Amino acid sequence: MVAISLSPENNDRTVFSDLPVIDLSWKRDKVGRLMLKACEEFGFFKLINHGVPKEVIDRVESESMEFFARPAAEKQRAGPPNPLGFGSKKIGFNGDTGDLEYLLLHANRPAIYQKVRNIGGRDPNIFSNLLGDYVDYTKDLACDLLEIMGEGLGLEDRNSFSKLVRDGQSDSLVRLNHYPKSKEDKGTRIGFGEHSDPQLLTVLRSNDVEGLQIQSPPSAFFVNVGDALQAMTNGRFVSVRHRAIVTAQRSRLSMIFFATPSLQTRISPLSEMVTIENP
Ligand SMILES: O=C(O)CCC(=O)C(=O)O
Ligand SMILES: [Fe+2]
Repeated sequence: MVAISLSPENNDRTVFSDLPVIDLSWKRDKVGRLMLKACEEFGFFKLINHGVPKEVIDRVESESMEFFARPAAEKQRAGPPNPLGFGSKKIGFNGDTGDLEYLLLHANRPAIYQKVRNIGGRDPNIFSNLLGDYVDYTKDLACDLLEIMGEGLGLEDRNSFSKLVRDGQSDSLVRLNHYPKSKEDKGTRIGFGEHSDPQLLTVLRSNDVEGLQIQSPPSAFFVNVGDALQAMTNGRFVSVRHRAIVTAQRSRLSMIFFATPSLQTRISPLSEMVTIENP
């Protein structure tokens, strides 16, 4: 693991050096081997040749920017974030704050439409359908990755993780984070404070403005292990703390799919992950 400290004094933009890159066009066994290693050693990797069409990503990005550019009163019609909806500054119930605004929605078309239709303005179907497409692609991608991981771990049912996400009751989420550009140079600010993600797997893509404290080409996705996957693999995969900072003179946008089991799922180590060496 090459993570460096996330203390507030440490404002380096790169928290990881040598973050593994996984190229989905490689042969499956190579992908599986290297992904497993990345999840065990880093809990994070960059994903290229992921198959999510560039047009889909670009269109969601531009519609999302258009959404965040609207007056606050319009955006608030998708909220309040209880916890789903439009929110600003307040990240969670425990008082965490950040220099961002966000839209957090259940990752399925009816739930997206239900919140987005209230915003008004241009045809809400456009934004809603685009977000729906993005969710379909990133959900499929997350499930493929979870299946490759299941295979790599030698699970009897390689779908042990992905079936929790494909379940109709899955609590998967889509989150758009918008970090507005600084009006003046206020130096580095915390956009999204240090945390680990509670879900199974996170698939994040951001525009070309740096901020997540890991560097990557803008066409790549960041994928990270969440707390639930750490628990189900009995600690073999690591869920790593991360944060986003705001330094740029341009707005930053990240678009995230959180692959999540249903709220009824009991999260505990898979029996195959409990061994004499790793009790
Ligand atoms: O917006 C980002 O780059 C990071 C946000 C994040 O870590 C999260 O929403 O869980
Ligand atoms: Fe996160």
